[in-house]
Amino acid sequence: MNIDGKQVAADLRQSLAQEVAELKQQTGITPGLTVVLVGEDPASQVYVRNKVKQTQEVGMISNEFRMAADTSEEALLAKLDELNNDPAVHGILVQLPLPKHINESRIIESIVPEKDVDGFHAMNSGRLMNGEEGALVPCTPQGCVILAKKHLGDDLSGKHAVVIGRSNIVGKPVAMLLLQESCTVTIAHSRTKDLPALCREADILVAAVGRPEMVKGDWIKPGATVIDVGINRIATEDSKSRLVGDVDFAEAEKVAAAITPVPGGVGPMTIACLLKNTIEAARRFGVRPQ
Ligand SMILES: NC(=O)C1=CN([C@@H]2O[C@H](COP(=O)(O)OP(=O)(O)OC[C@H]3O[C@@H](n4cnc5c(N)ncnc54)[C@H](OP(=O)(O)O)[C@@H]3O)[C@@H](O)[C@H]2O)C=CC1
Ligand SMILES: Nc1nc(=O)c2c([nH]1)NC[C@@H]1CN(c3ccc(C(=O)N[C@@H](CCC(=O)O)C(=O)O)cc3)C=[N+]21
Repeated sequence: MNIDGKQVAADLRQSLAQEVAELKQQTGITPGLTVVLVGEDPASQVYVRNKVKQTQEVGMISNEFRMAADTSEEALLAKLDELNNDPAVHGILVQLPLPKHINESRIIESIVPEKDVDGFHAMNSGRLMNGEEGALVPCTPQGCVILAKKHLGDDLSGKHAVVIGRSNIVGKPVAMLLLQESCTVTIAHSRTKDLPALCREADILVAAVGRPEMVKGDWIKPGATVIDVGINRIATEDSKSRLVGDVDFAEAEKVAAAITPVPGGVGPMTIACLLKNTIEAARRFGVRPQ
């Protein structure tokens, strides 16, 4: 069975539009999201365009700042300082990866945690890790758990979840969320021994690797739930390109009970959860307009 992330995301956005309307009516606050894009990476530009469009569709304010690829770290920090202090901005997202000469963690830590709608700031990841309330939770991991629950229901307790990938953006936070759901969690990475055998133990398999179609059908336990986070653009014979995940979909769908497609799986959920976090930030920390 396919888990239709595009549809789940559309449903979520519809309820978010309702929340935005209510927040506006009750407080006069319109949630505002600002995306900062440094450089000209074409893939990043597509995401940014989608984000802007969907932000506006749910009735939120969307702003976008493009800065040249050779922008200095100081200039970016100055921009972020301005956004940190702008009461109309409730969420700030700096598109990653950043150019090599910019220290990514310095940039992430310079965003005030209250506006860190990516959930990447140490304050938010620390709160997530400690199980404290009030964390802004990373968007892609939230999307993964929502989609897993769509198939398995709300109770994931006792399931063995195997997460391939240990990045701060996806692997580690999705493992933390699944742990919070009382899954038994194994985190695999490039040094893991006999990855196929480990994956075959998984009731829930999350692939966040960045290697096109690496996970094969015979790595999957029959009846498992597969969440494919990978977004890989590969060349096709007609010299065009198409998107594939980290899982060999054609093989995997024959073995898994449920699987998220690429495109149309986790990707659209990431953006919907970003809007959700921004509304949350506006509700908690938004200042009434004078
Ligand atoms: N759908 C969405 O919304 C999003 C999708 N993505 C996509 O998800 C994928 C992962 O992204 P991200 O976490 O940022 O990527 P990173 O490159 O930061 O991390 C990749 C992880 O995969 C591990 N890995 C690499 N090769 C292997 C291998 N052969 N076997 C086992 N593990 C391996 C690495 O291990 P090690 O640590 O040992 O190097 C690393 O932990 C990408 O395709 C990205 O485009 C990302 C963000 C959002
Ligand atoms: N600070 C930061 N936060 C991020 O959340 C972040 C980031 N940087 N850098 C890049 C990655 C990647 N990412 C995606 C979001 C949506 C889709 C998405 O909507 N994908 C569509 C297809 C889009 C297409 O056709 O290209 C889909 O899967 O159906 C994909 C990838 C967010 N990321």
